[in-house]
Amino acid sequence: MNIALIAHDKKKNDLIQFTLAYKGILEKHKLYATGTTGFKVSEATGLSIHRFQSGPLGGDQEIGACIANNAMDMVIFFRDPLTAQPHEPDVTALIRLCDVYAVPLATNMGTAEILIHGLERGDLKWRSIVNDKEIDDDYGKE
Ligand SMILES: O=C(CO)COP(=O)(O)O
Repeated sequence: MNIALIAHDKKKNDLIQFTLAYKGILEKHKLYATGTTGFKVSEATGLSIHRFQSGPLGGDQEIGACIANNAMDMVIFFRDPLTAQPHEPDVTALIRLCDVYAVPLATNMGTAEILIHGLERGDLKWRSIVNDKEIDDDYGKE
């Protein structure tokens, strides 16, 4: 499965804790992230992560493009609901696309726990029927 990991700055430590706790599950999948999130998570966990642009520089939109191409199977996006983001329209657009394409989306740790256990249990196998797309490893690289 292709899984996107994203966290706003005040939630990055939460995502690091989460990915450390579930490293054993996450390492069986292809991981993608916005720039700074991907850097910090891979540094802390050793997980291999394809990094897109930083969120404010278009990373959310790049992940949105993957969703629109039916190439992302799950999005874990720890949003900060208490801080205004300069790229709020991008955040809204990404969440909207998850709804358009019925892509499982967790915007907080509580939901992410449920999704990750579901992933391990095989609850998302239906995605492999609708997602026949591979994301080129060079996608988004300069
Ligand atoms: O802003 C973000 C998501 O909206 C996250 O971007 P970074 O991972 O580059 O900090």
